[in-house]
Amino acid sequence: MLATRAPAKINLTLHILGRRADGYHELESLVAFSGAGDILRLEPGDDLSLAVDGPTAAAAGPMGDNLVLRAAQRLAERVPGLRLGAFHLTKYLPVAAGIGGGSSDAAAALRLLARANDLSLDDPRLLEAARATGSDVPVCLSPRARFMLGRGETIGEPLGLPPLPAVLINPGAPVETRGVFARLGLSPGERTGAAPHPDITAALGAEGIAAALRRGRNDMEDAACVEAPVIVDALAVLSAAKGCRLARMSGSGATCFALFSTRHAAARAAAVIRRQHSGWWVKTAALR
Ligand SMILES: C[C@](O)(CO)[C@H](O)COP(=O)(O)OP(=O)(O)OC[C@H]1O[C@@H](n2ccc(N)nc2=O)[C@H](O)[C@@H]1O
Ligand SMILES: Nc1ncnc2c1ncn2[C@@H]1O[C@H](COP(=O)(O)OP(=O)(O)OP(=O)(O)O)[C@@H](O)[C@H]1O
Repeated sequence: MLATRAPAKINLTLHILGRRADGYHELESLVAFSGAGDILRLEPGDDLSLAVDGPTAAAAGPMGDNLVLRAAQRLAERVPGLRLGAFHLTKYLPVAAGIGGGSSDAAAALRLLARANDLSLDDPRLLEAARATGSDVPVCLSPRARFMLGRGETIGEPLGLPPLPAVLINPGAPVETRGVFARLGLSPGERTGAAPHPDITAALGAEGIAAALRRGRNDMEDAACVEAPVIVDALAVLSAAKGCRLARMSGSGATCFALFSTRHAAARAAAVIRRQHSGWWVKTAALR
């Protein structure tokens, strides 16, 4: 039995540069990952199957539409004789939450299939299968902080950032990615003229990175707040937390994150928020 984690993807920044002729939006996004997330296991074999359990399994939708199966099929189309097998997904991450749970599960499936078939993680067919599965899947293939460009198909080198102490909160409203993009109101071919992305390097250190990130944005935040007004509350709660260095939404929402100087400050803030909002999903993380 092979196993891997599928961590949450956090868009530390999400700049929308425009809308391409093919309808997809062109992004510049610095992405980082939590430690914890879903767990995916694979018993290698001839036939492809999937079982899903865990606290958020029901929300993940019909099994046949699961991105784990889609990713496996996209790789099988590209690798003749690919050995498949029985996947078992234990789902912990909130669904339709802006943290790429399904995309991270799909990327995890590709990593496990690579191991089962002695394929290198650098095999270009893995990246092609990831691109064909969804926009967020390529960046999740090797989950380390890096830039994501284009519609998500172009991935930068890992930045080797120091772990960033954070709190993630999801206020419980599922948000459909497509609807938030549509609400931006960009026409195919239109550019936004967005301000350039701040330089981010490991040499800045955790405090310097938080300061530089404050000069960046999530360009989907306003549109997502119209779709799910509770995001405004989530951002206010994080901004008011003692020691918060930056509070921002991830992806198309509704999950928001805050950065802190220390793990201790993050843990303290998470405990306070949990007490005040018992229905919210609240996690500490060291984003990297
Ligand atoms: C918002 C982000 O989470 C930021 O990381 C991603 O761009 C979304 O990635 P994703 O959920 O994997 O997106 P996909 O499943 O490929 O696409 C869902 C829908 O979002 C829109 N979409 C997605 C990505 C992108 N760069 N431009 C878009 O306009 C398209 O309408 C598409 O039909
Ligand atoms: N393994 C999976 N886990 C969660 N959702 C899945 C999975 N496979 C397919 N889906 C479908 O994908 C949709 C989006 O779920 P997901 O949790 O990946 O969204 P998200 O966090 O907003 O993603 P992103 O940040 O990439 O836009 C769900 O509504 C669900 O029907």
